[in-house]
Amino acid sequence: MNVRGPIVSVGEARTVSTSYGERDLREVRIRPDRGAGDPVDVTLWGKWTETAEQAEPGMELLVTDPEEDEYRGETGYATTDESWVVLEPDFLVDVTGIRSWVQCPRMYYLNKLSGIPLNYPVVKGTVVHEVFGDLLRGMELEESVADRVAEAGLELGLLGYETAEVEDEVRRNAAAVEGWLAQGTLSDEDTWRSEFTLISPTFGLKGRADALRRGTPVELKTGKNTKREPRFHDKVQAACYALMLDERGVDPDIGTLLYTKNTALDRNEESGDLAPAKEFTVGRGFLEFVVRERNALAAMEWRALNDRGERPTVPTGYEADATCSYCFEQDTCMVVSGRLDQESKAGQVGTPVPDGERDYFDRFYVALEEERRETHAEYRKLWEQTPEERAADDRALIDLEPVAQTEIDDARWELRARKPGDAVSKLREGDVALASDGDPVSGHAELGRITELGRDEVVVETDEPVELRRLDVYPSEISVDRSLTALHDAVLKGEPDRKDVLFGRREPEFRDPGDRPPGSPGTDDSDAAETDAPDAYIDNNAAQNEAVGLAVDAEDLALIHGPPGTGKTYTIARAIRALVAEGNRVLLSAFTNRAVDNALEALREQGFDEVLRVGTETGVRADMQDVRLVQRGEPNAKAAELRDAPVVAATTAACGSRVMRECEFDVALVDEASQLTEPGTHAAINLADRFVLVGDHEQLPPVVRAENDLQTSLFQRLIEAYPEASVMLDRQYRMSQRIQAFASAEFYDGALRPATPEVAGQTLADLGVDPEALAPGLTGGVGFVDPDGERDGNRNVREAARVAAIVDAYVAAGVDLNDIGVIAPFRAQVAEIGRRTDATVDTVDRFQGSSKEVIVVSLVATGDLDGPIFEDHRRMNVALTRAKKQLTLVGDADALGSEPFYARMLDWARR
Ligand SMILES: Nc1ncnc2c1ncn2[C@@H]1O[C@H](COP(=O)(O)OP(=O)(O)OP(=O)(O)O)[C@@H](O)[C@H]1O
Repeated sequence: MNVRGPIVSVGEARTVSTSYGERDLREVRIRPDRGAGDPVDVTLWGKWTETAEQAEPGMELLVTDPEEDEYRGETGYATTDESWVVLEPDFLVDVTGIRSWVQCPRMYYLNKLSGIPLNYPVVKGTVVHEVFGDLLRGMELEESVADRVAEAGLELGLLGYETAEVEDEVRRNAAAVEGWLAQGTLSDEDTWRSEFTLISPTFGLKGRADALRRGTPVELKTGKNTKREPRFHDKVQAACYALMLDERGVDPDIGTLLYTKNTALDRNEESGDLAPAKEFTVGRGFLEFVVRERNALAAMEWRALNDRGERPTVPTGYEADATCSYCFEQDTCMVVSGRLDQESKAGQVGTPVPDGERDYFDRFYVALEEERRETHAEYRKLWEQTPEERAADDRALIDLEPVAQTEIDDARWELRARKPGDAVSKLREGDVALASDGDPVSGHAELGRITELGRDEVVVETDEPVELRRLDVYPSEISVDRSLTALHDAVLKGEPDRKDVLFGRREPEFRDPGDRPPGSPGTDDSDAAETDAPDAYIDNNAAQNEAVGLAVDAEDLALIHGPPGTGKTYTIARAIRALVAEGNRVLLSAFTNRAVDNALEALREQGFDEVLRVGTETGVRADMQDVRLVQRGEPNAKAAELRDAPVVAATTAACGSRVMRECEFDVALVDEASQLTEPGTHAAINLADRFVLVGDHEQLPPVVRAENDLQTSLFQRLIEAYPEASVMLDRQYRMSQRIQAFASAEFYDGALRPATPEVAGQTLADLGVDPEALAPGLTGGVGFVDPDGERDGNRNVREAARVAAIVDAYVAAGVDLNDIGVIAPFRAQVAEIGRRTDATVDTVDRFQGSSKEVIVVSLVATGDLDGPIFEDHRRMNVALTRAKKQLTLVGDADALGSEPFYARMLDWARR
């Protein structure tokens, strides 16, 4: 039994005499049942009073196995010897976070801000860990070392290391592992698991244990330790895994730390205990200590958001008794403290950034931490929802039937399972997901990448085999982590000149077009007739030409506003060529892989091929694999490939990686910038001297879970602040006149026009279709059909059937099935329609950036307008601007008539 609820009040600390002697206690009043129950007192005894000290009204408290007592007619609870006391159990702390917190709470904070840098110990550590996993899986040492070092080729090259020296060092480290594995104590009965993903709902912990041996945690450390005991913070880490295993019913009594450098030490020079493996007893007292530390961390994070006063609470270092002068992070600590004017035990150096920047930093720090909490709420659904609820919520594929487990190269596994035919979810090919035997929290689960997701089968690649019965969306915090780092880099490390513009202290500046290098468009004046500079970068579209000019002349930034189909991609490609021609090294980035690859395709079409694509094999489109940077290889060659490429292309998420953070560019050109948060945009533009953002703030905004400043893109903020630094592309190459009219009037002040008469006048007849063969409402460019359906939850079955019938009618009339797209606001409706047609059916968000000859939109709503597509008119803008020749809306006229915007839309569709 547990008692749990938000804290109402925290009593004073008291000491009482008991039959065990003097004991401390502290009473905490909570409202059980998540705040719904009547308040009860929970007495925390002994050392748990330290957790009570951290507690504040509003925080959530969980006490397991309490004793129930009756006092003056009121039921109360008290901790027992078996109890665990957990503050804010919903806040999932990463095990590595607790490890650094125990060293020094401020180090935990600094690690959050600065991310994992590219340095040799980090890269070597990763390689040794990989080799460790290989050895556990039975691979031969030499083969594994050669393979894993080659895999790290790019990173090693950037750090200036040669293969042979690294192999040598890794081999010596791995020898420790091998020797230990070969010890007589290990028999065939020793059950081994490498890389074990653990999540703990009770303790609010998550992490990946390096290995489990007979159910006990083993952690690998690539450093040395010549003492007999493992290092304290290493023990803390192993103890965290022990706690999580304990929750699963395993009771690990020992933990093992493997210090691989010990075997590489020179025995003549080093004294002490050189044995690499150090075991320790995982006692109850130590585990309780770890839980209390986790509680202190969670309490600090709670205060940062809920009780922050003028500025969010961050650790100062005074919380612990660590000595700053021994700390590797002392310098960073002082710089961060100095720049942000934070109190810190290490002291401060440097001048604080201006108030406006500090406020900005605080605001986004809090916004990102709020986003982290929303991500934790996603994790929680893994155990709070039943499998059926999760499937209904599109977050899992359940009832999978394992078909095959095949060991593929480099000791990875390919898991294949049959899936129920009509199962849908948010999962997509290329996603990292949680593959499990049916229970992702207490059963066997592995993180893996989805390599195939067909109608009937799903294929996942993992490090270890699992009976694939369920596949869950795995909510990753990586985007929050990388955004924090990008924010830190932008504010603390950013050039003052750049920040003057970002923070409104100076207008962006542009070079005079006349000062462009000789031979460039726009430099050819009358008395320099000998130069034969062309008149324009793009000679058939004035706005596009102006946009390219703005991009090449920008001394700080340029903003290209591109409504649907206006040739953003075409313009980007032209701008990149012009920038490279002037000798610039360019970073091409975008929110999605698709947009990055589209821009590369446009560059190719314009005859430019000197590009390097950074991304994972599954993320990059097949036709761009030939320019993809493969990380494996000879270090120098790999590093040169990245350093020398005139154009490097990567998603903004990839720009936050430790490899990309090492790169420098003259110009960053970022597409889909209106879908990026401010920190998400910084991740790309931090890497360059100047930047060009391309987007449309009248289409989809950034996708975030929390409702805060992250919802407005940097693109939007800058275009509102500096309209003169922007150009709007006003000729569209996609829609007929009739289709574009509504969007143009509603979203672009009527400024959007068809680029050519052909674009304006296109009709279904151009596809060889006889409009007479189609019912009225399905022709004429734009049409509306009311099927008299009934919304039921997020679907409308009757409407779905009608949409499928409409698709059939277009096909019967001669439209190619591939030329038809169906858009619905909810995935449930997408599934409902998908069951009835082979046409592409998807949500608005998935359709942004693409187009079809014919689009049918299923609006689902009846009675009133409710749902994401209606809340934000920008979503509707996207839905209405995907069609080239025919757009057919299917919905309930009464519901649409109930809101002025939709009433206007209805009038237009029926005209
Ligand atoms: N100046 C131009 N001259 C001729 N064709 C052009 C020009 N600009 C764009 N196009 C063509 O118009 C079409 C749409 O252009 P593009 O794909 O660049 O649009 P986009 O704005 O990126 O679209 P989306 O709204 O989907 O992002 C393409 O086929 C492209 O080749």
